[in-house]
Parts: sequence; structure tokens; C-alpha cells
Amino acid sequence: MNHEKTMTIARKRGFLWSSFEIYSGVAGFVDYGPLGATLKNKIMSRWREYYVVREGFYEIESPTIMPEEALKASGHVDHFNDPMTQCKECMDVYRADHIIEDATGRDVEGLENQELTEIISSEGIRCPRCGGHLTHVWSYNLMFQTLIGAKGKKTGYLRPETAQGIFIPFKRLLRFFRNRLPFGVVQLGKSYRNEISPRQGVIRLREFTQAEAEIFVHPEDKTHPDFESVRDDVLRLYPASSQEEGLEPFEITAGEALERGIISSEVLTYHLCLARRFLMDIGVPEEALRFRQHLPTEMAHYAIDCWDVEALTDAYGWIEIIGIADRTDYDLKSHAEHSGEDLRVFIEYDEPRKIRKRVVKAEMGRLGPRFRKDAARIVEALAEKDPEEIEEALMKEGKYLLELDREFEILPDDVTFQEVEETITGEKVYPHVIEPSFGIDRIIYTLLLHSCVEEEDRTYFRLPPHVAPVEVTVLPLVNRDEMVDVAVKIKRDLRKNGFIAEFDSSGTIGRRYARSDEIGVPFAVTVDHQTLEDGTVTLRRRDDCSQIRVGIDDLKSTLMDLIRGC
Ligand SMILES: Nc1ncnc2c1ncn2[C@@H]1O[C@H](COP(=O)(O)OP(=O)(O)OP(=O)(O)O)[C@@H](O)[C@H]1O
Repeated sequence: MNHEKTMTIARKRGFLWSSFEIYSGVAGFVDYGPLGATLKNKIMSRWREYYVVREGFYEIESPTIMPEEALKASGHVDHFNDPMTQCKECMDVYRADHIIEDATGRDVEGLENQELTEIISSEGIRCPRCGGHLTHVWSYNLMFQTLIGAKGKKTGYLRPETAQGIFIPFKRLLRFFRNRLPFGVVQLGKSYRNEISPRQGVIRLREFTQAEAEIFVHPEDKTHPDFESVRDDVLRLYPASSQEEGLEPFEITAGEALERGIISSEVLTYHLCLARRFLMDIGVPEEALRFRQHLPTEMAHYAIDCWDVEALTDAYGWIEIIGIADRTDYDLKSHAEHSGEDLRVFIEYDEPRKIRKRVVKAEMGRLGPRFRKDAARIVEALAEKDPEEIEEALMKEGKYLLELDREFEILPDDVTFQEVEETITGEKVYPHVIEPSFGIDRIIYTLLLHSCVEEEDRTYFRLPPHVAPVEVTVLPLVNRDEMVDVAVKIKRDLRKNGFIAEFDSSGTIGRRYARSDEIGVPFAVTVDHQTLEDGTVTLRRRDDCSQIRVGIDDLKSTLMDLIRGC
């Protein structure tokens, strides 16, 4: 369906509104109206059902404001930038890569600012609004900065992604999962990015909702215990090589994509399949989806493999709605380095292993008299050090400086080096992280766009019953008191039993059906003359307008099967 028509209905019927409208609005913010908020909650509940209930991951909730140190460690303070340019005449700002892509059709993601500046100049690209000249390109950090505390001495940022809130308490999470890999943790919530020119409505917001899973796996074991259940799923893939050669996406089973090495690991392939299943479950048609692999120029240097789930839109072409990446050990390693905490996991071997290693032995007879009360801790610290480092310093410099709370000078005769055999039971490793990162707002946009159906005499959202914001409308055939009373009672009874039911008695029955259809209500119950005689009602399906008669007493169980059975 077409963007304009879908958005008109979405606005009119209370799904999505521009925020702060009475104050002229602010780009990049959106209000979910009553139906939009219910739809969003249902989609998020469904997501939880997939990832928390079925996959067995656990959900956590961390603050949306984060201290600078944490985002410095994650790389966001220094690198979470977009290339920006400004019109010298009207002062409007633009994302340089987007403006070039729009003007030339070239994909320039990953190019340096200098290269972008040169393209703008050589292609004669001007301000799309007023035709003015554009400035050189510079890096603009996307995070919203704030000050923490009454004296405002500590710099903080609104989180640009929910993921970091999972990496930071990793040690506690590891203990919660009894020090065993693999395990998965999810977080759903708001993220904030001060996007340069959010002109694309709900798909480029400054405040948006993410649902992210961080799955911690052994770096040498990227299998998935349930891979067989998705092996035959068919994925539409657009690998980097096909993009580079100008080829089209193609369909392939998950099993074959893995065997041919198109997707780097079993666990990553499994998560591509799971994302596809989830999207189809909530009503996004398969034809509107493809999996596009990141090109080497756009992939983060630390990642092994990244795939964007993209959805087709008439207004914006293919848009990324989910990113699924193998982020290796990058995040945990950098948080470990910046915080000084050991964020590795001890992996026990199946069988203990014997190893030979070189150790340093301190000569207490020499160190004792010289360092007295400090001698014991010096001996302990030396045993922890890398013997090669000490040996090299002693050979080259004639001394080794041991840094504790102060410096201690160790001389060649203070230590000896020995080869010993040791039995070790395991080793410490940084887990690798598989990250499916869902943008809930873009998914809702895609769902509304693709479920909006225009037929001869009606336009409606064909939302699956389990995600439709209103599940059933109860209507009296005509506005006679007896029928209205029964209809109101049925609606109340359905609400008490957990159904989202509405009552509608305004206009003709045709208008009521049309209104109910338009917002995607999958079922309508009509109280008519026969109801008053035999206690049955008509149950009408939105999609094909077919009707069946059901006893009022059976209505709940029938609806339960129809809605929850999906
Ligand atoms: N400004 C935004 N508005 C709405 N959703 C967003 C926005 N930025 C990211 N998302 C959503 O969060 C998901 C994961 O975030 P990620 O950091 O991978 O996005 P991204 O690659 O930076 O997106 P883009 O390249 O479109 O800016 C995206 O797939 C998208 O659905």
C-alpha cells in the first residue's frame, strides 16, 4: 500500500501522530495514539514471547541516561558520528552521505569526510531546499548530551542503543547464569539519537524503541542446538558479493546458506530465521523482506558478519528494520579495558590438561632483608607477572621495575626462572556476542504499510488477530434498546475475560463495519433480531466478510480459538 494513504488512516484513527503538534511539532518525535500504543505493546509482547519465553533469554532494564565513561568505552563518544553538511545560504543541515545518495544514486557509506566533500563539489551538489552552496563535511556526534546531578559536574548521554546496558553488568549476568555459556539477555526500551535531518517520519526518529538481544557464546562454538528446526526455512539473501557484482537477491534455505558459507555461523543463521519467523508471525508479508549483508565498507571493523533485515517501502525504497550481527568480543573487551574489570568467562575443559610453563621464583633470602615488610607482597606480585617480560628487562636494562603502589627495583640475582609442569582445568575467554537488534518503530511502520488493504468499497488494516489493537467490535444491528443492552453486556463480558472489545452504535451497520475494518478489528459481533429470540449472534470476519452464528455462551471460547490460536 501507499505511504500517504496508510499514514492518513494511521493519523486519523489514532495510531501515529506527530508529537507536540499544538506547538508546531518537532521533527523526529512521534506519539503513539490509543491504537498505536496498543499495537506496539502487543508487538513487544509477541517479541518477548519469541525471545524470552521460547528462546529462554532473560530481560533486564537499565537506565536510559548513561555516564560518559561507559559510552567512551563503547566507542560512542568518539565514533558515533554521521557526516554533516550545511547550506551556506539557508543554513539547513543535511546528512552528507544521504544528500549525495539522493543526488547521484551512489552508495557512499563508509567514505571519509574529505572524500564526501570532494564528491559534493565535483558533482555540483547543492542544497535541495534553496539551491545554495554546501559547506565542507564534518563529523557530528549523534548522542544527546546532558549533565548529571544538581551541580551538573558529570557528563551523561541519553543511550543511543539498549545494548550497552547489557554489556556493563556482564559480570553480574554471568553469575546469574551460573558462569556458563551460552546465554542470552534482552532489553526493550527507548534509545535516542539526535539525527541530523529526520525527514523520514517514523523511520528516522530522535527517540525510538529498540528490542535487542545479546547472545553470549563461546568464541569457538557458534552452533545452535535448535538449528534443525530452521534448516529448511527459506531466506531471501542479498550477500555482499551479489551487491558488489550488481546481482539480485536470491532465495536459499538456511541449511544451504550455512553450508555454502554465505552466512558465517549456525547461530547467526538461526537468528536470521528467527527474525523472519517473528516478522511473518506479526503480519509482515515475506515478499516485502530481504536480508542484506553489510558490505566490507559499512561493516564495523570488529564484526565478523552483519545482516540487515530490510523491508520494501514505496516512499523510501528498502529500509533497514533489524540489524543482526556477530560483534565478536569487541564490547566486552573494551569495557574490560576501560573499567579494569575482568569480563572473561572461565571455560572448564572436558579433561584437565597438562602444560609446561616458565615461572619466576623470587629469592626470599635477598628480597626479605632489602624490602622487609613489603617483601611478601613483592614475591606474590612477581609470581603473577609474565616471566618473559621480567627476563627481558633484566637482560636489557639490568633491572626490572615492579609497579605496585610504588616502584620496587628487582635485580638479576633476586629471581630465578624455572620450567614447571602444571595441570590446568580450563581457560578464561571473552565470549563472542550475537546481536539481533530490532527497531520496533520501523517494524510497526512496515506492518501498517503492508497490511493496509484497499478494496473496492473499503480500506483496512489486515492485521493478524493476535496483534490487532482492538480484537472484537460488538454492534447492535439497529439502535433498539433491547439490542443495545445485550451488545453492551457482551462487550463488558468480553472485556472482563481479557478481550479488547469495543462497542459501536453510531451510524448505519455498514458504516460500523467499515469503521471496525479500517482499524483492523478482525472480528465483529452483531446482535440482531434472532439474538433476542435464541441467544445467538453473528460473528463476522474482517478479511472475507464471512459470517457464522454463535451462541452468546460459546462466544468467548470461539474468539479465544480464533485470536489466541494464531
Ligand atoms: N533514528 C532511528 N529511528 C527509528 N529507528 C531506528 C533509528 N536508528 C536505528 N533504528 C532502529 O534500530 C535498529 C538497530 O539500530 P542500528 O544501530 O543497527 O541502526 P543503524 O544501522 O544506525 O540505522 P540507520 O543506518 O538507518 O541509521 C535499526 O535496524 C532500526 O530499526
